[in-house]
Amino acid sequence: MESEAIQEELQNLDVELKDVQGQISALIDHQDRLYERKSELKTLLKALAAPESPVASSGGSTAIENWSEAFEWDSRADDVRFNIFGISKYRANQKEIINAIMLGRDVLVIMAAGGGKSLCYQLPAILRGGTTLVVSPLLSLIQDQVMGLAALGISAYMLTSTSGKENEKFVYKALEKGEDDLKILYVTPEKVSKSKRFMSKLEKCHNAGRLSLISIDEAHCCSQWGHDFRPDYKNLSILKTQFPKVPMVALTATATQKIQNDLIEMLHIPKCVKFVSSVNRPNLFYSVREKSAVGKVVVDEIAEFIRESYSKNESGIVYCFSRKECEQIAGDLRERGISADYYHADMDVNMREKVHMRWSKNKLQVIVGTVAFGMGINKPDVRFVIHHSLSKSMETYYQESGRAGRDGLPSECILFFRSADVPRQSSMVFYEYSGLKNLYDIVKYCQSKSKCRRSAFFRHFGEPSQDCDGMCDNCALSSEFKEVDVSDLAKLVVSMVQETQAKDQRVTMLQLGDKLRNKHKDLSAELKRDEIEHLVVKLIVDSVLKEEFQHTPYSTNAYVTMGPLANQLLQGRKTIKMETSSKQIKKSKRSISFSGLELKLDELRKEISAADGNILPHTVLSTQQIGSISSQKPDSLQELEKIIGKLKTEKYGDRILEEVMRHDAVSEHIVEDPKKEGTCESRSRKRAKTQKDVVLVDSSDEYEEA
Ligand SMILES: Nc1ncnc2c1ncn2[C@@H]1O[C@H](COP(=O)(O)OP(=O)(O)OP(=O)(O)O)[C@@H](O)[C@H]1O
Ligand SMILES: [Mg+2]
Repeated sequence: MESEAIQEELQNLDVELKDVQGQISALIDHQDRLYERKSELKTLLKALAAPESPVASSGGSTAIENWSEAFEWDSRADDVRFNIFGISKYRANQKEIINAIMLGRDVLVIMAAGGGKSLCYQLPAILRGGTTLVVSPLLSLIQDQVMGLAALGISAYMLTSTSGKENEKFVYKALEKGEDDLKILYVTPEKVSKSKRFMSKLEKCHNAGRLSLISIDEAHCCSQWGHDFRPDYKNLSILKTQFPKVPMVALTATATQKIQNDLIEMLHIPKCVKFVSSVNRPNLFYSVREKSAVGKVVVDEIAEFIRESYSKNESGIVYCFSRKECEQIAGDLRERGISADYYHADMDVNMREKVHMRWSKNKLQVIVGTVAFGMGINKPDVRFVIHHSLSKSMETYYQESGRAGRDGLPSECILFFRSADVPRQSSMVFYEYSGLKNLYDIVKYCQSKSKCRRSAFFRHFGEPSQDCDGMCDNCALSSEFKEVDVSDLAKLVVSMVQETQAKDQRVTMLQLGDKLRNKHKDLSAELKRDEIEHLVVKLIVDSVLKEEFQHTPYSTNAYVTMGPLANQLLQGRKTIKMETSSKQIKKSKRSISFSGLELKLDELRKEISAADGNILPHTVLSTQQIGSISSQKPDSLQELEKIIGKLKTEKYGDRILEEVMRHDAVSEHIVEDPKKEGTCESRSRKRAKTQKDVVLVDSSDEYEEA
């Protein structure tokens, strides 16, 4: 054998071996996913087989405990809930979780964003006496919570890197001596893992029998499989080791089974009672819109949507892919008359905080952010979350879009999708564990024109499906799509990739589209570039093609190569079908709007917040409370107290009643217009009955033929 031939064969073998290695990695990934799914399905089966206790399960014991029965603290709990927190009734699982904590059990709470996890540990903190320690990952979250609790007259403090000496002295003394009132203490995980001084004071507090509860908020930060992994969270196991008898509650909105198991292990709470609430957010309307290749058109569409649907300064978020894009889009929106500013990790911390604060106080309508604008968002009345670019997974999309409507009122989540955004994301995530698989899952979500958007979340989190009730674009337009067999065109695409590879060349998605249109001129008249890219992406997520990546000094390029199922397609053993939709939602109807009195009360809460400086408007009155006051129009402090509880009535009752009376006096002079919109609450009640009202469309002229 000639040495040249040997060299060549060696080279070929190297390529083949690399390919086999790639396939092995893909198979291992696949095996991992199957194991994970298997475990999710087993849990699902268990949950279905035990309908009498579908929400709570005990990690250790099998005894069925009834967390809803009557307990001696019930009336005290009701009093604190209503008269201090101003909350008229518990939401799903809250009462049971509180009871389990009160009984001294360790508890794991999985509850969707905005489900009301804070109340689950804040209320027992007040009832149990002593001090509750809360570990929370972000300064801004801690500040929000402490500010909110202080406004309710609850003695809450924090120990963070920014705490002043005086504050620190007070807290340490309170922990050690127990003379001063310290109900709830917030710390960052670093305090627990790095400050020996803090841990020794905490120990003294514990030894004196005053450490009553430990709460780990955003507990998914413990897990490497979670999206916000924080190394210091891993060291929190020390808390259970040091204080085994103090009940621990871990709370998160992230639901996968793998993460749940991880948390239980890392926090050392094997016998915890687990409360898993549904991931469903029935008040959120999900939709995907085709994103134009022309940037200006996309911003025009976003600005038009905000102007038409949220003209009264209702809060929103626009998520972008890059820092540069954030700044650009925020500027573009401002040019179009929208009050918007940007937020990303490259900004100075003070600047970032300033933007966040202006937005929290409703002085800024829209934050245009990267994913850096994330976990610290505590604002309950975010009415819309728009994704200008694709998220990197279903899980991150669920988290990001879930920042809308935390107050339970109707809100909208719109994702602008364009196939050309896929390689941008894939070249960022391909090195992450299951990064590409996760990305392709959300791409499938975007490409589907028939499947319920909500059901994609249920599938992802291993939960039985629930009725969407027309609360996503696909359910609202279910009859408007068809499936087209595009196997022949797909074969042309794959052959082209094959030819390129045979010549030892690489091709990007963009180049592939151009090449195809150049070679098959007959096609280019019919097929737009977007459509070819759409097909290429579909072939990638279906494993007919695959993406490969190459680093350059400045970027990572994504190339399209033959995938595991390419030959099946070329040999006619696989067909490719694309979904097309003949109609598109053109514009949306705003889902809630404030009536006259609601607007006045909204102004009042902003005024009180501005005068105080330390209270956010939604802490003064929530949007729901504004709705209730407007529909019930209380005419005395006693009546008002029945709606918002004692504390808020004492603090703001006179001013609220003044607004109600003034509004009543004015409206007596106005002849009622029967077409005038009802109050926010009456409208949301109506929506609750016929959820389809919120569906962005109520007459066919709001659709446009594609
Ligand atoms: N039972 C209830 N009735 C009405 N509003 C409630 C109730 N419980 C909590 N809320 C309100 O819901 C909003 C969200 O609550 P909270 O901040 O506790 O959510 P969360 O579950 O911690 O969400 P996240 O995962 O985003 O942190 C808050 O404004 C809170 O006051
Ligand atoms: Mg929370």
